[in-house]
Amino acid sequence: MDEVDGAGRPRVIAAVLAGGVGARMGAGAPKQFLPLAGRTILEHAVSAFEECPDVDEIVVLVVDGYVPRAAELLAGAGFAKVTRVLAGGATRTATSVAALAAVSAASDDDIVLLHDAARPLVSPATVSACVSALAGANAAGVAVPSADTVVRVAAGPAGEAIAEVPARSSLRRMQTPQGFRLGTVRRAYALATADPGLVATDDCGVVLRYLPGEEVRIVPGEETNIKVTNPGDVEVAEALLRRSRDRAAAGGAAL
Ligand SMILES: Nc1ccn([C@@H]2O[C@H](COP(=O)(O)OP(=O)(O)OP(=O)(O)O)[C@@H](O)[C@H]2O)c(=O)n1
Ligand SMILES: C[C@](O)(CO)[C@H](O)COP(=O)(O)O
Repeated sequence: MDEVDGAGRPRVIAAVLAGGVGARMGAGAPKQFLPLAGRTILEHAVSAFEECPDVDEIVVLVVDGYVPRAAELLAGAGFAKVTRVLAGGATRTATSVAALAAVSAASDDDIVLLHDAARPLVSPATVSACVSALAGANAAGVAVPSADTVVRVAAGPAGEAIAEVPARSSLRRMQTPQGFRLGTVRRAYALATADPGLVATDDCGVVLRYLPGEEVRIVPGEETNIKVTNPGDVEVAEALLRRSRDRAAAGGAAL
């Protein structure tokens, strides 16, 4: 196993995926640059990894054309662990591939944590839990149970109809970070990118599909780790942050 500073642990690199244009948000600029309680969404997402003692380095992948703006923003915020700000790809999957290319010098035993910049409320504790899960597995993703019944739909004679109601107790909603031993996620993406039928909405799914023998662990997450996606989500995130700060001020748990 690769060692860092003689500490006997693999190097942990966080890749913050900020390559999306925010079409659903419709803000006129990528949503990761929107303000949220005094700093940008991107800064909030990066700060959880900056504050987590398990993380050694952070790389940030942003929309092509926004690299200088993001680099200036993150430098100004004083994030000491951010080593590179690079262009992402045209899809989230392409940005994950770009993130893996950015960490090509790291060893197969090292760890990469892929995180949505659009999840600004992730906590350092959740990041730590994801890293800890990788002590016993090569892949792990943060997830929460579903409070709603989730159904599979199919085209019916008069529109969409329910085709299946999977047991809710077996369902989880995937969040990020999703963490991997680099050797594992590299192998999975080598197979995935060679597949013309590749369709992926997250990175754990890519590992599960292309390396079916690999155990992908679930790391219990927090409901508050929302993905800022649609108009209105920024206000929800603001309210959650305010509650967290009020609780912290009162000496309670953060989120
Ligand atoms: N080409 C892309 C697309 C998405 N993402 C990132 O993946 C995360 C989840 O994506 P999503 O919420 O869909 O963000 P957008 O793609 O920006 O949103 P939309 O689909 O509404 O355009 C975000 O942090 C987003 O920046 C990325 O790095 N590269
Ligand atoms: C990775 C993810 O956040 C897990 O829930 C989600 O699938 C990203 O989806 P998006 O459409 O790229 O926002």
